[in-house]
Amino acid sequence: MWSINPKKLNSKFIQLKFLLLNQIRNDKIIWKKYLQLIKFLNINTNSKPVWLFFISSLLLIFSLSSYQILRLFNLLSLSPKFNNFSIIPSFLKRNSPTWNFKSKRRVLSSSNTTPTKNKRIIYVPYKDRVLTVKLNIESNDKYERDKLIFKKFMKDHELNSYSNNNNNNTDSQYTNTIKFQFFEKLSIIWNLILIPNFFNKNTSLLITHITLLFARTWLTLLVTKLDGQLIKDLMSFNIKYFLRDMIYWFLFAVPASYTNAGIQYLTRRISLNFRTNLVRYCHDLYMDSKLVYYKLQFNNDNDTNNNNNNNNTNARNNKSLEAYKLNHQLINQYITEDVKRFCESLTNLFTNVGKPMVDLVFFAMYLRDNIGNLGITGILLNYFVTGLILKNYSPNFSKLWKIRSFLESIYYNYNLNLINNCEEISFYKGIGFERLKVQEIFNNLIDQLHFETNTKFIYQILEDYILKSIWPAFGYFFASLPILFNSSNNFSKIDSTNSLESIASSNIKSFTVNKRLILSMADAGSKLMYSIKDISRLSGLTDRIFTLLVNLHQVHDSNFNYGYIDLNKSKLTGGFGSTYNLSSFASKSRFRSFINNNNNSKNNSIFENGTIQYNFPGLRFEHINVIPPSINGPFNKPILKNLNFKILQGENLLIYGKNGCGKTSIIRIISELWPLFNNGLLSKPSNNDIFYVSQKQYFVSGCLRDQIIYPLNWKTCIERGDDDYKIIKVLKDVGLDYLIDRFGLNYNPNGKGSKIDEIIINDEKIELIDSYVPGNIEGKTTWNSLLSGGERQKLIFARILFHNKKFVVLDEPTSAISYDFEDILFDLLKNRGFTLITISNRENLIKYHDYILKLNHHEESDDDDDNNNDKIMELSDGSFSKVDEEFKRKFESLDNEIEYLENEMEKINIMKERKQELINLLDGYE
Ligand SMILES: Nc1ncnc2c1ncn2[C@@H]1O[C@H](COP(=O)(O)OP(=O)(O)OP(=O)(O)O)[C@@H](O)[C@H]1O
Repeated sequence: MWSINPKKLNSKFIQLKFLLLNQIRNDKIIWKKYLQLIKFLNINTNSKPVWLFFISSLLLIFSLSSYQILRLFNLLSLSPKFNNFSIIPSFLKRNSPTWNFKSKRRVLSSSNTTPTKNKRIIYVPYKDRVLTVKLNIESNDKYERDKLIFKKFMKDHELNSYSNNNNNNTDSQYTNTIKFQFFEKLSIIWNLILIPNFFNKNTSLLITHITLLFARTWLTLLVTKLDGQLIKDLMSFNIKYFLRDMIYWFLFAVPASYTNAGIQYLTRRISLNFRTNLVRYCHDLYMDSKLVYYKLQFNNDNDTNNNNNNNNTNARNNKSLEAYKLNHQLINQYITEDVKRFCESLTNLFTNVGKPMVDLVFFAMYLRDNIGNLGITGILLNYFVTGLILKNYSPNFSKLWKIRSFLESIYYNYNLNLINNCEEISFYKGIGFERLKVQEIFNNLIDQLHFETNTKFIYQILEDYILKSIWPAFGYFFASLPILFNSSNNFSKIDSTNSLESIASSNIKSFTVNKRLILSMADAGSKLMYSIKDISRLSGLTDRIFTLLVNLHQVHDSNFNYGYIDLNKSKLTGGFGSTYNLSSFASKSRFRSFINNNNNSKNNSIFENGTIQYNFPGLRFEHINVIPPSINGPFNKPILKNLNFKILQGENLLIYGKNGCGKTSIIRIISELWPLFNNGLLSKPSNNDIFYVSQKQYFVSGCLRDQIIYPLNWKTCIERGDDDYKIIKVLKDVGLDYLIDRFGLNYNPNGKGSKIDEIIINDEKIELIDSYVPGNIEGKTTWNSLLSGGERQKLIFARILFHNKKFVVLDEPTSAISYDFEDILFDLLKNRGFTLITISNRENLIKYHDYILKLNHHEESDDDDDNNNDKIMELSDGSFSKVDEEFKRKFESLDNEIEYLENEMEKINIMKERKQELINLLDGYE
């Protein structure tokens, strides 16, 4: 039994009491010594600097501890056990949408991920375990809400440009509108993407950043005072005070260094967080199931026909819309470089503008006490007037920057094109041409850079003269005012208590402090002036990012019209009941239809009227016109008219026709890349049951196995029961098993044999194999150059066999494969029970198909009027028929095929003879 001995307990108490008393005595001794030191150094505990020092130290301790608390929360939220812990604010949790992962390993997220329960799970390697991290996925509602905000902005902007146009306003007024839009655009991006709600991680970082900015100014003020004090100590030969102030100096250096480093750290951190938010937002819009990345090409403004009659007023009207034009070929530049620069530029602005502003206010307030109201007013007036002069002569940095970045992106893309097509260019010996072309592009860029440098040089002279000469000169003048005006008083003060030396040293102290403050103020003012350039640059970048977002929202819109411009509708919705020149609306009505379209209904009766029926056990086209999307929308000339055919599962179809007759366009309709403009009906199987193979083979960065399983990831494959034996088998089936001996299944040409270590596709768990090798997922895919043309096509057949879908749509799948192997491959597909929809201009493929859709090359005639819709419905550009068994037999054996070809050759020879006869006859007439 456990018992307490009272004697023992008593002795413990006495021991404890003794220890406590001893401690108090020791503390008293330390405290006494401390007070003696303070007395020796003559530290006045009531003095302002001392208090300021204590407060700034407290501030430092607070920021450090808050950072530690934040770290603790982050560590807690890392663990799944604590992630649901209610004490942790939601914005601090790891599954916050704004969370920035500091994983050393690279995580790829799939573009076509279909999120489950609005969560995306990723597995982050952390030390020697893998952490499960849930990411909130923004619901589609958010993007629909945001779209309305962009639409509203565009609508307001449209009215602005209209009133500018109507009032014949000048270009400067137009520029003012654009400048005003800068803040509006920035605030939209800020509120929707960068800091979507107050309880966001970025808010706390920003608040800390601002606190540190204030702290730094405060510390500068203290150090300035201390500087003056040190000089005064030296002048009066007061070694004791000098030592005391030196200790202050070293002590201040601690929070000062922390503050400086903290500001830089937070600037980078906020910039990274902003970039994460913005990139995720763009990816959500750009890489989703609505195929924005594909359809963006149709949003290009190519309405040149409509702009022919433009007069100057219309030109200005269109100019306001130029800002929203986006060249889809340069979108990579927008999403990668521009987003990065925008975030950096924005966060740098906090430091470049925020710090000088705080400095100016603090120093001005402090100086007012020293040099009086007149002095400070003089200084500020000088800043204001010279600032105005500078602003007046400043070139349009925003415009300069925008042009430069556009030209740089063209130059970059041209070089990329050269790398991607190096073999083709080498075969053509086209390097001379390429060199001339790239030289021309580079010259344009250099011309712009020269122009920019010259423009900046003139401005730089003025800027340097004002900021580096005039402002400090004014500073000296105003700093000396109190000394000059008080000189008579100073002399009268000389008596027994105030010697000439003490007055001189105190004057020198006040002059040093004032001079330093004024110079710091001039420095802050000049930084503000220099930041005009930063603001201009940010304005240009904001324009580009806003343009990107407007275009992404426009294409993401469920009523996206593939670049169609309905001039009649534009006229009707023009507003103010005025009559407009139609041409002026051509370029703007694309935005107009974005603005006016109602999300809930398809309000355009002539646009996309076709019906798509899913889960049909085959493929059916009823009265379908194949119309390429363009500015003319449904009124564009059809490539194929009134297509009618039907096949059921198990019935193979060959789409046959000459080059350019529209075979691939039919696939574009089936895969819904192109819209159904007319009243046709498309019945198709479920999208999960079709596998499309495009004419151009596509390979991903990754190993040989990855090429076969694309677009799945290996983890998913393993989970559904696939293994490497299946891969080896399909490679054997298509006669490519020798590639395994040559490369191995894990061979990755981009990663020097290593593999991508993590992949997330379809929300599935990541795959961790080798350690991450920088560069193994970047750069050019070399599988294209590693395999021959025939091997590439065979590898695609291996892909078809692996995925084993019911329906396979093949576009010229064997154009580079020998005839004998073509037979093997098609036999294989038929025996495996695939339903084939093959596009080819090889007649011998007929034997593998049950139906043939022969397409006639549509000759354009005068009767082919755009508005002649009745006629379109009557015409048919394809003949659909069951393949004649007799005809099929011709291709069943090599002998039959030779016989058939010999007959065909005979026919050709007869036709040649007739042609020659005709030529001879005509010669005779002449
Ligand atoms: N976006 C587009 N806008 C306008 N015309 C287009 C567009 N895309 C394709 N075309 C035109 O449509 C026609 C048919 O193109 P498609 O790619 O369907 O030909 P194809 O029959 O598959 O030819 P090939 O056998 O050479 O592959 C071509 O004349 C092409 O120029």
